[in-house]
Amino acid sequence: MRRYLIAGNWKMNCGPGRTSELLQGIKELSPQIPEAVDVLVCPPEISLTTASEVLNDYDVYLGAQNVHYEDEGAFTGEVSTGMLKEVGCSYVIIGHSERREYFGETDKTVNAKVIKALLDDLKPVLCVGESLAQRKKEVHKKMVKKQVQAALNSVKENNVSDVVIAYEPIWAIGTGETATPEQAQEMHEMIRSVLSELYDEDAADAIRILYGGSMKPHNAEELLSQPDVDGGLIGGASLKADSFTDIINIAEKLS
Ligand SMILES: O=C[C@H](O)COP(=O)(O)O
Repeated sequence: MRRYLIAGNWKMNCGPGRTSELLQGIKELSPQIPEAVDVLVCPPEISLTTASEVLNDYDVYLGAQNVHYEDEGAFTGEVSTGMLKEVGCSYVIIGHSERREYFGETDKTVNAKVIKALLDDLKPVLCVGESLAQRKKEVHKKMVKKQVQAALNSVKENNVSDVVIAYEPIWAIGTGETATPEQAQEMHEMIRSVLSELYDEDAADAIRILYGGSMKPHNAEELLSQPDVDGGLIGGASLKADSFTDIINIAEKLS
C-alpha cells in the first residue's frame, strides 16, 4: 500500500526569513501531520538550514531542489549529497523541467544524480513530463517513457523503492491549466507499466508517482483519487500555508 506524499517545491521563492514564517504557518494550521500522509518541503538551498531548525522534530521531511553527482571539487554554485544530508535533507528533486530547460540538465546528468542520491541515502524525486508540442504531436507517452528509462538506467531493484517519480506535464506547470484526472491517471499508469518492465511487479508497485502541474486545493481531490496518483509535487500552492495544508488534509481524507 503506497502512502501519499505531498511535496512542496518552493522553487526560487523564500529566503530564510520567509521560510521560517511559512513553516511556522504550516505548523500552526497543522500541528499534527496526519499519520497516513508523508509531507515534504523543498526550499531553496540558502534556506535549508533555517528550514531544518524550524522543522526540528516536526514530522515533515526536508528536501533540496537539485544536487551534483560528485562528492566535492571545483563545481562553482553546486552542492553535494553530503552537504544536503548535513543540513537535514532526506529527499532531493532531480531533473525538474525548469532545470532541464534553463540549466542544461540532460537525461544523462539526471541519471548520474539519481544514482548518486540513492548511493548516499537521499531519496530522489525524479521529474518527468512532456511539453505541449510533444502532447500535440502525440509523442508524449514515448517521451516520458524514454525519460523514465534513461533516468533509471543502472538503478538496481533493491533500492528503486526509494525513488519517487513526479509526472509533471510542462504545459500544466504554473499555468493554472491542470491535466484532467483521466490524463494524469493514463500517464501514471503508463509510467508504472514502464517500471514493471524494468523491475519486478512488487518493486514497480511500491514506487510512488506524484502528479505536478497546478495542483490546488480545488482540484487535488479528483487528482489524488486516481489509483496511480500517489501524491503531488506542488509549486504555487505550496507557498501558502493554508493551501498546502488543505491539500495535506485532502490526502488524509482519501487515505
Ligand atoms: O514542481 C512543481 C511543479 O513544477 C508544479 O508547479 P505549480 O504547482 O506551480 O504548477
